[in-house]
Amino acid sequence: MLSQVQCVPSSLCCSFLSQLVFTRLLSENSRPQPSNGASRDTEVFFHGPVHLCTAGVRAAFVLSTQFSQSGQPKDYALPNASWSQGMLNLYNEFVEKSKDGTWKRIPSYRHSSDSRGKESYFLQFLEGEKMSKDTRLFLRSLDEEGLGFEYVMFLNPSEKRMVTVYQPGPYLEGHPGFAHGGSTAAIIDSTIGGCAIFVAGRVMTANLSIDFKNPIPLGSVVLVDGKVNRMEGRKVFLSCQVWSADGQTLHAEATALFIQLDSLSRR
Ligand SMILES: CCCCCCCCCC(=O)SCCNC(=O)CCNC(=O)[C@H](O)C(C)(C)COP(=O)(O)OP(=O)(O)OC[C@H]1O[C@@H](n2cnc3c(N)ncnc32)[C@H](O)[C@@H]1OP(=O)(O)O
Repeated sequence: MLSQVQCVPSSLCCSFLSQLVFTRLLSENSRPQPSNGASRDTEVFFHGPVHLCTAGVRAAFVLSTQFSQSGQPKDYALPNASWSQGMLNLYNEFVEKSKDGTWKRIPSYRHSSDSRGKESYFLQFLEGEKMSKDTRLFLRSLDEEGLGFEYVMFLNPSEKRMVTVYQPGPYLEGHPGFAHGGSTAAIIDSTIGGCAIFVAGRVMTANLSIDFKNPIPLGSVVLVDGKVNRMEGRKVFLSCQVWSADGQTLHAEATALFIQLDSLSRR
């Protein structure tokens, strides 16, 4: 938070701070709440005093949240003000588990090209590809924290398993107060996709089959737990379960087939 403030020109600081206040207000309201809570969040965002902020302030805010103080692309798989206590608890649990190397936190950027030149499991996927600076990764496409996909992935290489700690925000609404099934499919696809990339390099989803068991409340925290079950030639078979943070509710179960590619350039 401090580094964000320091990146903003001082003349914009007052308005920027008010933006921060309301972003924080929004995120406070995004904490786990009754099923109709999400529409209240949306209303606060659109009709509250944030509306008064100028485009310049918004641009400064956006810039300040996309780059770290060093000018390097921002790693979004780190705590921000929108993360609920439940999200922080699970994040800290996996950070603790990562200390002996069993698990590894996967950095996450807004653009594919941001991963270049960094330690990344996905460099092998990116190597040699032409990438545009104009694109944005789907799950990192919103500017404000907490509105869409808030998540951090942890890889367990020996188990060929990826776990995503995930908090869906109010812009992912399907039925009132609950995450849209397509957003759940996206986080599942990305979780097992990351796992498949780690095991098999360049892959694409050929098939994804999901049983939606219980709706996911917006602002709640879930664990997306995926793993590679087996490989047959170019075919990578995976499964995934989405659990509530307390492990009491199974939200979704999925199986998937990813196909190993020789090259993406032929597409
Ligand atoms: C940390 C963040 C990580 C981010 C990860 C992001 C993950 C995002 C992943 C995606 O969302 S990818 C986007 C969605 N997927 C696509 O757009 C893929 C579109 N489909 C294709 O491009 C091609 O169909 C595909 C690459 C999947 C396969 O084409 P190929 O020509 O390479 O394979 P081919 O058709 O020869 O099939 C190879 C084998 O797979 C089998 N196969 C292919 N598609 C299948 C299918 N749908 N169901 C069952 N089997 C299938 C096929 O029968 C065959 O089996 P055998 O080897 O036993 O003969």
